[in-house]
This record gives sequence, structure tokens and C-alpha cells, in this order.
Amino acid sequence: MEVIKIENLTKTYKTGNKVLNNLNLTVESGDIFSLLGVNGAGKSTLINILTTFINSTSGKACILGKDIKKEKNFVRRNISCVAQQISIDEHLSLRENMLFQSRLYKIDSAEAKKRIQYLIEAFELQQYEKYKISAYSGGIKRRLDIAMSMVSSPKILFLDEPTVGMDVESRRNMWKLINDIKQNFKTTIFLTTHYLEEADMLSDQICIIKNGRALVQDTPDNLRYYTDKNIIKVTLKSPKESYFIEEKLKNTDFIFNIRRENNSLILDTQNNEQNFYTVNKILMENRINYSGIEVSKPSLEDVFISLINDKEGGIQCGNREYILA
Ligand SMILES: Nc1ncnc2c1ncn2[C@@H]1O[C@H](COP(=O)(O)OP(=O)(O)OP(=O)(O)O)[C@@H](O)[C@H]1O
Repeated sequence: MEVIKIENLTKTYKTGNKVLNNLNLTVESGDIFSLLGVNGAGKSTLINILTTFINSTSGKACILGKDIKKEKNFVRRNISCVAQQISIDEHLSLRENMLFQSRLYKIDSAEAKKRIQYLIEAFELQQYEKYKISAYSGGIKRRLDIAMSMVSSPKILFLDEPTVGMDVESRRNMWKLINDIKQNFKTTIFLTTHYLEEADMLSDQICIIKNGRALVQDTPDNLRYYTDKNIIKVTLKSPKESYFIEEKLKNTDFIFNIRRENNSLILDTQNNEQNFYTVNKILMENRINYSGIEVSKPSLEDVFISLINDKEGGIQCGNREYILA
């Protein structure tokens, strides 16, 4: 079931800046949906529109089947949003912050207390109750912020760059938390991020936007087929030989880029079986001592860069056509 449906959505700010331009996308119930795009692509603008904070200029967006412009109260009751700025009041305790949130949503106080206790345990926040919020680390403040946003039992949770500025361990803890919300609360999650590994790990669907339009929307695995690039990885027995063979490979016309990773050479090439055999042949002819050669699909980062930098035109995948504008 579609819980978000966006059709030809456009947003032009008063400054004349057209940020969203006939944007189309859909989000299915229970999915983790990631919106990717470079800085200024319009990700926060879209979240602000969907959470009814600002109005679109034209087009239509429906949440849980209701037009967001006509049914603002319904939409607000059923969603929650964790913005980039943490919204905790440091003068209140952890529990008071959550109670305050429950009052904003007019939740019956007995029900609110039960729910808050459940969330404190589910988000593993019990151990922090004895400390002042101002002493919490950024990761714990963010965890509390998300727990607060779950007090109203939202059907859709918007997370605007939930792991920005976090260290690797806190980021991994946050990924687990986001997955737990999906599994345990069945909440649909709409998130924006600049970390492609994060989108890859978490998402059921990824949408990449550029110049206010959706370039592609698909699963992380399928997105790897949106570029005709492949990667050939050659593992050498001795790194000394890499300089010699690099020179030989540089002179071919089917390898666009060569990188070195420890004992391996990573070759960016066109998706073509023949290239694999040609590289193999060059290695054999030059008596290069290699222990492995493999072809792999590009990473999500390769796909993102390739799509974002692609020239204007259409790309076809399956039965969908997307505009590269
Ligand atoms: N209130 C506003 N008035 C005019 N222009 C705005 C306003 N808010 C945002 N913009 C512009 O709209 C564009 C998109 O901004 P937005 O914050 O939606 O992008 P973003 O994809 O979230 O960027 P980032 O990844 O850097 O957070 C930017 O050029 C921004 O300067």
C-alpha cells in the first residue's frame, strides 16, 4: 500500500528559486525510503512540504491517501519528524521531555505514561535517566529525540539526516535503531542522508533527486544496474608489478580509471564481458603474477556519481523511464 504519493510536485520560493520541479515518487507502507541528492537538491524542502510546514507551489502530495493541503490535521496526527536540529529541552528531564511531547499530541496521561515507559526501554534509555540531558552525547540526544517522535505512534517517521556529524559507532547504533523501529513498530521511515553506505544498508527503496526531479527510484540492488559501468579487480601477488601493469592497462581504450587498493588494481570499465577477457590476456602476455581477477557491480556511490554527473537525457530501466535533467 502506498503511504506517500507525490505527483508533479513543484516548489518555487519567493526568491524565484525553483527547488522542486515536477517531482514524482511513491513510498510503500513499512518501507525504509531514502532520499538522496547533492547539497541544495531540495531534500529538506520536500520534508518540509510533506510534514505540512510549508506549502508546495503546484502538484499534489497525498499521505495515507489524504491530500496534505486539504487534510493538514489528519497528516500531522499520523506523522512525526526529526529535523536536523535536535529539539530536546535541556532544562527538562528525559521523561519530562517525552511527557511534553505527549501533551502536544493530546495523549491521555495514563496512556502516555505507559507508552513513555515502553519507549524508554525499547530505545535503551533507562541508564541515562539519572543524568542531566546537557551531559548526554550527541548520539544519545539524537536517540532521545527519535524516541520522543515515537510517543504519538506515528505511521510515518521523517528523519532528516539522522546520523549527520556522528562517529562510526554512533552511526551504526543509529542504523540498528532505525531498523528496530521498522521491525518492532512497523513505522514507515522516510529519511534523507548524504551517506550512501547508510542508504545502501538501510533502505528498501532509494530515490535520487537532481534539479528538483527524481532521477531514479528503486531498490539498492537494482540501482546498481542503472549504470553501464563495471569494475574489474585484479589482485597481484607482488605490489611491485602494479606500476608496470598499470602502464600497460592505461594504454587501452576501454578502461576509464585505475585505482590501487593494497595489492589490487581496481579498473573502471564498460559493462562488457570482452573487457574481462582482454584484461586477462594482457596480464598473461606480460607474465604478471596475479592471484585473482573478478568483475563486480559498482557501489551505490559509483551509481550516484554516475547518475548525478550524467548528461541530460533519458535512461531506461525495466519498463520505467527517468529524466536526467
Ligand atoms: N526559505 C527559503 N527561501 C529561499 N530559498 C530557499 C529556502 N529554503 C531553502 N532554499 C533553497 O532551496 C534549495 C534547496 O534547499 P534544501 O535545504 O531543500 O536542500 P537539501 O537537499 O536539503 O540540501 P542539504 O543536503 O544541504 O541539506 C537551496 O538552494 C536553498 O538555498
